Amino acid sequence: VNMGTALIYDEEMTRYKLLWVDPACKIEVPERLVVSYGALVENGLADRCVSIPVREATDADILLVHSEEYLEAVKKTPYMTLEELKEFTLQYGDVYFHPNIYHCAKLALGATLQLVDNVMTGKVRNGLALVRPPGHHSMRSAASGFCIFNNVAIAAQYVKQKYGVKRVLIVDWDIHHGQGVQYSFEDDPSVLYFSWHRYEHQKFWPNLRESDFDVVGKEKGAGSTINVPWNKVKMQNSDYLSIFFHVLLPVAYEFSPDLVLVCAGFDSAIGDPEGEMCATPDIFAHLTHLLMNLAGGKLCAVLEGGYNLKSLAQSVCQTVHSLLGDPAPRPANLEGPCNSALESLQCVRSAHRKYWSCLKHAGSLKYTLIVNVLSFSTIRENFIKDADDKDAVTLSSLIALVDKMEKNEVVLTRDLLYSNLFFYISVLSQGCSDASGFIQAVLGLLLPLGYEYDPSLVLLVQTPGSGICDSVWQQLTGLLQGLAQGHILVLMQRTCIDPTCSSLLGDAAPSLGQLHAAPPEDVEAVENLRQRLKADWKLLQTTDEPDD
Ligand SMILES: NCCCNCCCCCS
Ligand SMILES: [Zn+2]
Repeated sequence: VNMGTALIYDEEMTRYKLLWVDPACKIEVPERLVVSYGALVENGLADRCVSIPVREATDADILLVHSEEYLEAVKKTPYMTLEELKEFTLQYGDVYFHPNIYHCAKLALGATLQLVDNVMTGKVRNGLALVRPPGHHSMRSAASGFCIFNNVAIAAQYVKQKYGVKRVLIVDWDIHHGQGVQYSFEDDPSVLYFSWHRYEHQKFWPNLRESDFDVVGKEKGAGSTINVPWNKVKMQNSDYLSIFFHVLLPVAYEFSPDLVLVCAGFDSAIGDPEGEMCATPDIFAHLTHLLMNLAGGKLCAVLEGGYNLKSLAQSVCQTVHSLLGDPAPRPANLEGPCNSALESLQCVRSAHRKYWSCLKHAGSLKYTLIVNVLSFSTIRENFIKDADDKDAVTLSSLIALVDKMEKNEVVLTRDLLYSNLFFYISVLSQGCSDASGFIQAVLGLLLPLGYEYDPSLVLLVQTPGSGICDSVWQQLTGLLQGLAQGHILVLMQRTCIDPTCSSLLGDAAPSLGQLHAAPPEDVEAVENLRQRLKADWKLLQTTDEPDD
């Protein structure tokens, strides 16, 4: 059942701004919230959300991450003169203070905690906190990068303490490295921090060595920090999706979080002066959708950066559309990751190979993933001779088609593809009852293929006796709704009706629990098929060696 999407916003958070000249800070303006909230209202999205009031964070909330000295110092800022504020600001980097910023920082944190409370108590399924000042750069005893209190880091500690949450996933899709979050959890295996960020071999702010791919966490936390450096600008949708398919999602499903927190910065979108990337706002509909079947759908997105007012507003709307369960727009002209992205992808995967079984490859072939791709014209010619309306592909003809297609195995190659085709997937598995192997096949093979095909319809067929359990089937049905604007047709046996219908109605799939290593033969099956197919399908690539 879908308990709805929370939207947490208060215009008080627009009431602070830069009071002096500082080129590094002039982009962080109140209008960021005004245009974001305004766009949600204009697009009728605000009305579809559950409006939850903000609250002021308490000292106890703040002290979950920050030191008493730091809090005491910040408490003095409302009473400072302009000169004293300037002086106080000098000790930190790329941040500014204002008489009202402490109040707004408490509201931003309070808004975040209201969101996690309402999600954790089941009042809503997911939500967005539209806040400023942002949080992911602030550290235990220092403000940084426009951030005063680390909203998301505090939220993670808060839910562990208040709700006994065992595992929290933090996805930081902001274009800057949230070093404040990383420092809070580097030795904590219960919080998995994922961040991609413009890096340019440490030449981009905050210019930290510890933002690189080989910094993976310390002691017990080894493996629970995932850093993906972008060493070039102009990264596109394909680059972002590749990292999700081949790094974040496999690890996230293996980790199986109880809650997903998103450092939702939109400076990673096209037009942003900081990121200088080329990913379009609609990609955030997909990034959100791809995370929504984790943690039983419990997802809290908290605004971080985003400095191009136009793309910020659009990206915020795309995110809320997905949170509300609206189908994501078809991802236009995906062309596969660029070499720089592939290099980062390869580096991150090898740095984490020893911590996450999903990133290993080994073993021998066990089950066959038969992927049949036929264009409507092929269908008409071969299977639907008698259809009176030549263009009608009726359900009965599809069922007839499916029966016939079960027999032939077609390894897809590019020349098979026409426009307006649909994507027929049948997973024939001799005894592949293993959720882990199957999910890794879905994430590392099926989704990249599907996104690159960009079909107009997905036909999902449950092969009799495929041994796929309900919750895995629901994950598959849920994830595939990111394709074809959610136009999915499922042909199945009676047994699977309920779980399938709940997924088609937009309910989040139940968590699969922590995934152990997939049987080597399953892994090899996917790996072999991926090797065979990746010459034709760029989104399947994970390294820049053509035949790695
Ligand atoms: N060109 C201005 C330099 C700004 N550097 C700090 C950026 C903080 C972003 C927070 S999401
Ligand atoms: Zn940022």
